[in-house]
Amino acid sequence: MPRFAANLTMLYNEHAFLDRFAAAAADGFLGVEYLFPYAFPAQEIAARLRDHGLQQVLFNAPPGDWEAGERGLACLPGRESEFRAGFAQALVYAEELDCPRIHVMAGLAPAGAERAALQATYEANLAWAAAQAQSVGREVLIEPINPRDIPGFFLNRQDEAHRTVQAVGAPNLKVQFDLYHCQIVEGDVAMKIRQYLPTGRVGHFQIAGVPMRHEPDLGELHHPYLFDVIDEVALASGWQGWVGCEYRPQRGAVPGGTRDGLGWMRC
Ligand SMILES: O=C(O)C(=O)[C@H](O)CO
Ligand SMILES: [Mg+2]
Repeated sequence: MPRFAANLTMLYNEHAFLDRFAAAAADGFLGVEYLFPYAFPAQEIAARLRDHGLQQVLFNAPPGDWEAGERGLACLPGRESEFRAGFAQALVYAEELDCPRIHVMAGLAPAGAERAALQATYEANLAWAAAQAQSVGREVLIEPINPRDIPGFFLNRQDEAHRTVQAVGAPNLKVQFDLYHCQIVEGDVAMKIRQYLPTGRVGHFQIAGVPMRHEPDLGELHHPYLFDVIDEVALASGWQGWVGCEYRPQRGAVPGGTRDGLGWMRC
């Protein structure tokens, strides 16, 4: 089986954020990820990781004004200095949390903007971020996201993400391969794992049941088969990353619900 990390933004919502670390460790997780740590002092989160023997495997750089609907700044001309300041803050947290990967969200394509101009800004920002991250031994990840969950999101497809990584050409810029988004946008998920994992450009996986984003054993994707494919290709290619469990537990509507829905992990 792959190594699974609990996404603490979506799992364990029956607990306050800082208590989700203990809950994930109690269920056997060794790694955690989440979207944003910035509402809490990094030292406080680091203490939770230490106390519960957890590894921080991923979090996101600041996305702009999330409450106002922004979903990243990386492709937005004119927002470069805000992008850089946010990424610098992410690096400070990554140091304190000993986290090897930072996810940079692309952002929403502004209505009427020329795609080529957005792509040029995206690549320039990613090149800058990758250079900053390289100097302190961290990876930058980009993630294609389906346009139903985030209408207007700039990056939707795996091939576009891989082309961007190749165009930037930084060894520590990689793709966050979320199988949930891939199934919704393009399908053929197992073959895409076989296509992309051996390239060395996949930095992380994430999973959820499709289409409702509940537990992986609910919905149209057969995860036991996909886990076997990941294991097989990882073994052949030497890949040693994590699979983030980024779903909203359906059984989480009741106290203890996340744990009740973890049966899929033991199949
Ligand atoms: O939504 C996802 O799939 C993510 O991984 C992002 O980090 C947040 O949008
Ligand atoms: Mg994801």
